[in-house]
Amino acid sequence: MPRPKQSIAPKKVNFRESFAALKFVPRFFREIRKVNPLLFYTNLFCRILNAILPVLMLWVGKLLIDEVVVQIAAEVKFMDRLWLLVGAEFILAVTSDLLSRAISLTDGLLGDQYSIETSVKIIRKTSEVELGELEDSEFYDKLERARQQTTGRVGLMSNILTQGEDLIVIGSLLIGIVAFEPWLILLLIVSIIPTLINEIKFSGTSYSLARSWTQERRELDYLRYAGASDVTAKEVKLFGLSEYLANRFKGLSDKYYLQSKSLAKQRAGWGSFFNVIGTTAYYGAYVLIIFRTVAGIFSLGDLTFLSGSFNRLRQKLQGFFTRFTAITESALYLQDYFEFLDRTYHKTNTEGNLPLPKKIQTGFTFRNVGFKYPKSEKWVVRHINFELKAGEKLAFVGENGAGKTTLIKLLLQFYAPTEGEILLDGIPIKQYDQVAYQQFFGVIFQDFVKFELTLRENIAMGEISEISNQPRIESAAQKSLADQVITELPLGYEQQLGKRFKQGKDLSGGQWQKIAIARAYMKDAEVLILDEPTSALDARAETEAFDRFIKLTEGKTAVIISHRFSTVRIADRIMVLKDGAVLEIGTHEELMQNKKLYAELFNLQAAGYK
Ligand SMILES: Nc1ncnc2c1ncn2[C@@H]1O[C@H](COP(=O)(O)OP(=O)(O)OP(=O)(O)O)[C@@H](O)[C@H]1O
Repeated sequence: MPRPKQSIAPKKVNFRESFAALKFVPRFFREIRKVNPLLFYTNLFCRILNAILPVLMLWVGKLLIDEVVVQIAAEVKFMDRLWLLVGAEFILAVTSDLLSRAISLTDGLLGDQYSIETSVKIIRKTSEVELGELEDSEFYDKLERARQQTTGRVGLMSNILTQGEDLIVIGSLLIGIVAFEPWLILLLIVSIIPTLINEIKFSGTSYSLARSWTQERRELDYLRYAGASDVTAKEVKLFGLSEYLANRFKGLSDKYYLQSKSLAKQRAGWGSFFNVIGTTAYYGAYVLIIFRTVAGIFSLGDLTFLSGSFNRLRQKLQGFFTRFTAITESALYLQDYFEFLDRTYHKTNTEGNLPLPKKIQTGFTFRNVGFKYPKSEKWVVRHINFELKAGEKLAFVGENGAGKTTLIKLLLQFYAPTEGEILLDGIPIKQYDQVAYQQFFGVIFQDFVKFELTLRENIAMGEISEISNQPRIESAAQKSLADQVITELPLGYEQQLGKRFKQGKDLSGGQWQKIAIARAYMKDAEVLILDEPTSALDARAETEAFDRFIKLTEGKTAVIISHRFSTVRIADRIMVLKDGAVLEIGTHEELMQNKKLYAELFNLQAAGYK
């Protein structure tokens, strides 16, 4: 059953909140300027020039008409001034066109560069986030909103700059109007107030709707992916899931559509109503200007200048207020983005600054360790006591969900134990520098990543600074048996892997696994952890991989998680976990004599092979 939605009705963001978000705008511009100062200042310069053109064009237009009227009445015609004015208007028109193009070009280029910059920042920031937060859905919502900055902010930049440009246009047109007929300003205010009311009324509503739908949008993205991707295609076809997924997508999208439709309708309805009032005021002004012209107070040129200026001014003011709403809404997203960047993500370990020992002396000790995942009341593991001795190969076994991977996450300081502590050479691990501590480990997780990059990159990920060290990459590949995979690939180490890209070659599960294991060998780590690293290997490859692993990592400390007892038995000791507790620990022989779960499961598997 789909989970209940709490966030479908939009939470209203009020006008004050919208305004508060504007405080991020200066920082936003500082960042844009930093991205490319030359483009930024060119853009500003063009906009300032472009802003004074409208009033100049209207003024030249007025002079032109007055001159035409003079020349119509004159007996002897002097056309020089007329042609001069036509020429001036032509130059202004061409300049305006060129400036507009330069503005949109620099807008686009700056926007592209800024979105690259923000994407890079988000990727970097995400790496600072603790695993616990990454696994939390609220965090994902925040990340999703921050990610929207990368594409949506180009519009915000140009909107704000256009706003500044329009302010200059408005100022210059106002001066022109006031000089002729101050009364027109009153009518102008009347024509513009309706737009202002409309914008205040709807400010923040689209953002509120979008924000309250973050979770659902993530679900929609997921359903789109599940219904139309190469990864899911096999099962979707086989189980005939397409219709089900499409309907689920449609059901949820329709709800969103209905809400945005109702908002858009309200906005359009009120907008039209207020617009009629505004247009009426404009025609009032027009009538006033016509009366004055007929009475001989204004010339024909004045009439065109004033009516043109008034209309322009009204449009510019309307645009100014409408854009203001768009800006405040976008600024709210900006707030999400900067808050994401500024937040210092909760660290499991903040006090640690001890340097790591060069070589492990005694090993790791789990002392009465218990753990509950954040926001969960359930003890996943509890009262865990054991030692992982220096140089020892320790295997974890236990049924699904027994807590094996969780113990690894605790050992790696991805999470801090809820109770008890973990020690390295007698010192609590949280006292060590966390980054250096995590560098101590070479880990291949059960759900290791299949990077859709080249094979070289996939192996070098274990120690990315050594990506050009061919002998080291080859040696890692040889140790993990990945070299057999490479010989079959036409482009060898430069082969693009995966199906996503052109010339990409997909590998079998076992082949991917061999490459992932090569990553562990690539890193000359003190402690190696292999969490079911060979589950996709065939029996022969698995035995070979483990025999090699034991030989090649002699003297190194290692933890191996596996469900295959034939593999597990080569470890120095085996720890059996059941329901989050240590049931037994010892060598294969000791546990067989114990005749408890290990012996039972071992015999069960052995019987299966007979
Ligand atoms: N991020 C998480 N948040 C909440 N609970 C989790 C999380 N990860 C795992 N669990 C729960 O913790 C328990 C132990 O999971 P863990 O992955 O440690 O088991 P495991 O022994 O490695 O299992 P398997 O053999 O299936 O890999 C499970 O009940 C699981 O549902």
